[in-house]
Formats: sequence, C-alpha cells, structure tokens
Amino acid sequence: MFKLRHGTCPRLLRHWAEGVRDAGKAPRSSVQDGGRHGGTSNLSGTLLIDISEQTATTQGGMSEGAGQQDQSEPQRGEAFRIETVLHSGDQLRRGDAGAADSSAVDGEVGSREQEGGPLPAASEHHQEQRGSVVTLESVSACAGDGPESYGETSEGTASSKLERTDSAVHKSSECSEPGGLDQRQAETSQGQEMSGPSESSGEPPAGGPEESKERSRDSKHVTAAWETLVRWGRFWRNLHKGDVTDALTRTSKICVFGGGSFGTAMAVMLARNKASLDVVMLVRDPQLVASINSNHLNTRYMPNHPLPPNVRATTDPAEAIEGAQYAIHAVPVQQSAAFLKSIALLIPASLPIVSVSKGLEVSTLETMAELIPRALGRKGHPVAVLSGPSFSVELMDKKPTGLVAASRDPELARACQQLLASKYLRINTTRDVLGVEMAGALKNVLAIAAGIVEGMGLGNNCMAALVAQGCAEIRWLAEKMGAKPATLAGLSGTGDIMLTCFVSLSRNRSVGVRLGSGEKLDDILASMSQVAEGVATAGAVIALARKYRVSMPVLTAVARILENELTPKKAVLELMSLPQVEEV
Ligand SMILES: NC(=O)C1=CN([C@@H]2O[C@H](COP(=O)(O)OP(=O)(O)OC[C@H]3O[C@@H](n4cnc5c(N)ncnc54)[C@H](O)[C@@H]3O)[C@@H](O)[C@H]2O)C=CC1
Ligand SMILES: O=C(CO)COP(=O)(O)O
Repeated sequence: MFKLRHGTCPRLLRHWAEGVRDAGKAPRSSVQDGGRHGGTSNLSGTLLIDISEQTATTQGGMSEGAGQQDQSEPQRGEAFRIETVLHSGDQLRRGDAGAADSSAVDGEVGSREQEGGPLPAASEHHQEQRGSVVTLESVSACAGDGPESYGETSEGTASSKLERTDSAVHKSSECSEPGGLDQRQAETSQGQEMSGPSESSGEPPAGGPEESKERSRDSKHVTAAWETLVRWGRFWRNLHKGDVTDALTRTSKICVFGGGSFGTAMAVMLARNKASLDVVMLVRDPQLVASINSNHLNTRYMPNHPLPPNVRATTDPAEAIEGAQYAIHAVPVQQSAAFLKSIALLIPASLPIVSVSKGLEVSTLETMAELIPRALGRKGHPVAVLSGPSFSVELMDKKPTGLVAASRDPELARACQQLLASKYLRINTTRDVLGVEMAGALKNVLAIAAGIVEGMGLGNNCMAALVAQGCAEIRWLAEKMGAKPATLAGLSGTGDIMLTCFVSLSRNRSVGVRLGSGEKLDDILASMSQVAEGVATAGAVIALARKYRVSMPVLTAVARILENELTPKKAVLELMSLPQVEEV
C-alpha cells in the first residue's frame, strides 16, 4: 500500500512502478480505502493507492495539485495503477535532484554490493521530502519480500496497518522518515489524547501490565519500521543491479589535483572501488611521486596508509589529465586559481571537475564552483563539489562517513555518488551548490572560534553557546545569499560544523586552540605542514557579511583575532557584553 501525501518521494514511486512493470511482480497485500477521498483503486485485489493528500510540493518548480488523481471515479486495472504512479512521479520529478543509488561498491574490483549492505544514499530533494509518508510494504512486495517478513501475514493485518497509518497521517503533519517512522509517535500521542496520562486517568502505575503491553507494541513498531527501511534499501539496490549507466563502470581514468591528505584520501576511495581504474595524482614534488609510485606510500601526508596499486602519481599535468574522465580538485582554495590557470589549456571543456576544497577566495570572495570556471576561462565548465564531515584519515581507515555531492547538473552529482560511494561512504546529492560551499567554507572559521574557546579553557557551556551562535551566523549569511536551510542543516552544514568544531583532528580547530593558549598566528602557521582554510577564509566571510548586511559577531571576532587586532580574551569580553537579544 502506498500512502501518498505532500512530498512523497518521486523517484521511489517511479522506481516502484518500474519495478512492478519490469519484474511483473504485483504487490501482494490487499487493502481498501474507505472511499473517503475518492482517489482509490481496488486493483485486482492487490493494491491501494491513496492519493488523498498528494498535493505536490511547491519545491522544485512543482505546482500545487500536480499529479492528483481524478477524484470522481475509482479506476481499476494494473495499467492504470502504474500510469498513476508514473504520472505522479513524472510530475514530481521535475524537482528531483537526481537520485539515490545503491551503487556502493564492495571493496574490490568494482563488484556490486550484495544484500544486507547499507541503505541507498539520498538526494537532497529526497531528504527535503522526508515529510512524505510512504508505507513500504508495497516496496517489499515489489522486491519480492512479502509482508510476512514483518511477522505479519494476513490481509487483515495489512488493513489494520492502513488504519494505523491513516491515523498517523492525520495526527502527524510532519513525518520525518520514509516508511512512516513517525507512525509510532503519532499513535502514542493519539493514545495519550484518548486516555490521558496515567496519573489523571487512573490507569495502572508505571511498570504494570498496561505499560508492558505498550512496550511490546512499541517494540513491534520499532522492528517493523527498521525492517521497512532495510527492505527499502534492498529494493533500491535490486533496481540498480547491473545498471549499465553506472559512472564507475564506464570510467577508466580519473586524475586528482593535489597530493595532500584529502587528495590522497579521494584517490584511495576511487581506487578501492575499482581495481582497474587508473587513478593519477598530480603533485608538485618529484620525491613524493617516487614514493607513491615505488612504495605506494604518500610519505608526507599519509605515511601510515599504503595506497592501492592502481594509484599512481606524476608531476606532469599532461600525463595526469590525458584520457581522464573526471578530475578531483584538492588544492587549497587560495592557490587554486593560479594552479588551474597554469593547466587550463590541457583541460578539455567536457572534463568534469569535482572540488573538495573548502573555502572562499579572499581576493574575489568566490566559492570554488565560481572560481573554477573563471580560472579555466570557461563559463559553464562542468563542476561539482563534494563536502561534509570527513577527516581523510578516517576515510582511509574505512570508518563510516557521509558526504554530499552538489552540482547544478544532477547527473554529475550522481556520478560522484557512483564513483566514490562504498560500504563505508554514503554520498547524498543536491543541487544547492552554494549552500554546500558556504557551509563548508564558514565552518572552518567557526572551528577556529571553537578552538579558541578550548584553548582558553572557557568550558563546555561556552563551547556549546559559541557553536550554536556560529551556526546561526552561518545560516543568516548563507540563506541571504540563496542557500537552502535544509543544506545548512545537513551533512555539509551541521554535520561538518560538529566534526570540525568538536574533534581535535581538525587543523582549523587546532589553530584556534593554539591562538586561545596565547600563541601567535605566524608561529602557528609556520609550524604547520597542512592547510587550515579558515584562516584565509575568515576575512572573505566578513567582507561577504558586509556586502549582504548580515551581522556575524562570532565570525567577525575570529577574523579580528586572526588579523591580530583583538586578543581572544578581549573578544570574549566584547561578545559577552553585546545586547541580550531575541533569538532569531
Ligand atoms: N583533510 C581533510 O580531512 C579534508 C580536507 N578538505 C579540503 O581539501 C582541500 C585540501 O586539503 P588537504 O589535502 O587536507 O590539504 P593538505 O595541506 O594536506 O594538502 C594540500 C595539497 O595541495 C598542494 N598544493 C598547495 N599549493 C599548491 C599549488 N599552488 N599548486 C598545486 N598544488 C598545491 C600541496 O602540495 C598538497 O599536496 C582543503 O581545501 C581542505 O579544506 C576537505 C575535506 C576533508
Ligand atoms: O573539512 C574537514 C573535515 O570535514 C577537515 O577539517 P580541517 O581542515 O579543519 O582539518
């Protein structure tokens, strides 16, 4: 059964429909709507599509009411059913940012992931549409897993599920997960409304048989919700099995600009996904080239992690770029324009560049997605950015990580997913390039502030307040520039802010810690062998804040400390003396 309402995931619907059509498998559970909304099909006793609330979202260029079914007459038949779903999907798809794919690759030789692996990564559009309620029994059925796997077999059970879902839909206007995960919450609140809290209703005290019954019902819902998610993942992977459009399948060479820690990590992610992929790092130091090619070690930036044999290095840009189908750009932001200009003639207009660099160019206030085409002298050059909470060393150690690939071209964002995603690396996609880039750039400046608080020993309350304030400042500026709130709340925003502000592996945070302990910036930078992008970006942020007339007390304080115009102590005193204001 599908319960469609505002923002139901369009791709899921489309894939579901394609799955039914292609596999010739019909959903098994038979349920009937009470006819409340008219948009009900009792189809061969197998499927209900309730599109009662399927008013299309206004996001992504969709109009209210798009994809709504004729409410007058229930219609019958398999063809109608599929058409309805396809129609809905097509209408909704206009706002789709490109899809989730389960193209996770099993560590070796590009072998596709088997059952039981991670859930598919999502598109940003998909994430935004978490308001949807899609009960995925139909997906299970479509994927060949019957509802019996949920421990519920009868049609009667399916019907009762429908009723429960209905109540959830009408109770909860904001479901947050696919599969109706908020159903339990809605039911719980409904139960409370009906019977009230035990104290006033005279119900048995906590720990009694009623509570134990409730606990067991809760646990059943949790299990069902979890299994629904797992089936959703399997369903998705099945649909994409043998997908010949997979970017990884059709790619034989990728070059990586920059042989630092993150360039190396990206080269390794790609090389691990496909043993026959030629991954060529373009670096400046011949000794590093020799070490990578002979010993499979990046002795300078990643000395404890052997590189796969299909990672090689060169100092020759022509050798690196020739025949490459994608380029990963991992050169520090302030050096990027000069670097790209120096190799611009070698870069074909069709070579997509995926930037992982996080920062703003000080002289132009540009993000990387703006800088790259300008430096190449080619407006419209294909660009994507990859960002999110990701220390290179943890990727090398195969620690589970989530990133977001942003591009105006959804196919390119999807290609990033397909090339890099693995069992330990999930990659969402989005079209909100600006949001991802602004979040990635500004979090580095905030991380310096967090480090300062740490270095000064100001305590946890202060740290939390500072980071919360910093998040708000990032949001104020980025949204004013056009970023989407969902992006700022996602992996590249909140996710990376948490990682960089709270974890001592961060170089930006480390700069802050040392500033907070009284060291001079010049000494700190002189002792570092890697880039801390927030140091340069801080000035650019403040210039942008002025341009967009946004007040950013914390980030401005960081910029002033870095310019040696304010001591950390004075900055804290000034910030604490600012007027107490209403929270915005
Ligand atoms: N290390 C990490 O965990 C992450 C880093 N990033 C971002 O990736 C970018 C690169 O970071 P890392 O690799 O960690 O930095 P890094 O400092 O380890 O390495 C920088 C690399 O760029 C090269 N480089 C510097 N100036 C150059 C120039 N003028 N021309 C050509 N190459 C030049 C260096 O030789 C080095 O190979 C930064 O913007 C960083 O914010 C993003 C995510 C995570
Ligand atoms: O961007 C990063 C993690 O997501 C790396 O942060 P640092 O550059 O501060 O080390």
